[in-house]
Amino acid sequence: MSNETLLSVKNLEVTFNTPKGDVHAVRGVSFDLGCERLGIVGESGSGKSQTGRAILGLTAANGKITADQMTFHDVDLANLTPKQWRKVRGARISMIMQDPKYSLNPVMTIGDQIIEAYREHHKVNAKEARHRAIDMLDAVKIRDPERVFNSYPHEVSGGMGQRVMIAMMLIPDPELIIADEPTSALDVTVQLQVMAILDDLVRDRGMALIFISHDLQLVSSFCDRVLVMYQGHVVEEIKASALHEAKHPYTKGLLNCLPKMDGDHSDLPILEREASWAEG
Ligand SMILES: Nc1ncnc2c1ncn2[C@@H]1O[C@H](COP(=O)(O)OP(=O)(O)OP(=O)(O)O)[C@@H](O)[C@H]1O
Repeated sequence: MSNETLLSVKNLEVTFNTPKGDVHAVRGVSFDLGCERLGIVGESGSGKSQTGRAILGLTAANGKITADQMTFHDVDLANLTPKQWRKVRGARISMIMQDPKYSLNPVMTIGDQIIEAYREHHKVNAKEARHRAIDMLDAVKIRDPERVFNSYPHEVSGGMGQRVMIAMMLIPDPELIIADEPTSALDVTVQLQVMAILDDLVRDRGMALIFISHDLQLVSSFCDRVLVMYQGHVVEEIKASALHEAKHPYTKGLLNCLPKMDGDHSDLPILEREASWAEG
């Protein structure tokens, strides 16, 4: 990990106003990120996605974000105009979402979508943009990049679609990628292939990664450090290599739920919960 801090988040809160009252989705989350891979793990509804979305100003209209600090280098993410956001979102920080089916435009070829993503942030002619797009499809290990370039999203598999999404998000050369459950719509073998591609690209290009997932095993094998979230709070921050030393009972409970390779076939444990866990 480099010592330079890229992203600094202090006391982030996200609250949604709903007809049934306020939903306090993120409660006082703080962390610093260098050029490293940070995993955010936790059960459904724990506030992982809303933490990632708040960083990019993608919180739904009924949500309110407050933070003592939310800076990317010297850019104050809490106070950007739409014009300033266009220089950050996609260009310096990109987000890879869960399912390419909902993120790719169904009536535009894959090539045109990648070119559009590139030309949004780089002034190049059509020929050069096409060249870059094909190279990028090649970089995400698509064997026949020309064919995929000319295909529509429905003509490629889920795993291929997610590689296309990675190509599209990485082509502007962002410094930080936020990947929100990027492989959870894929079957396990394809999931590992796609993660390996993302892992190589992040390393080769010297990018930072925030990897959001409910899968502790996947997160700990691809990240340097892990934030464990529970009911909107970060309840534990730990090096991935030291997960076995986790102190918080929720993290220990998650670890105990992982399947073991030692031939122990006992029932999976039931996670005991305490109200005090969420007190931060
Ligand atoms: N627009 C919204 N209005 C009201 N509540 C919302 C809204 N968006 C998210 N929430 C709530 O915020 C909480 C945190 O959601 P978030 O999506 O961050 O969870 P998560 O940990 O990413 O879970 P999952 O893995 O299921 O996506 C949840 O209770 C969710 O229902």
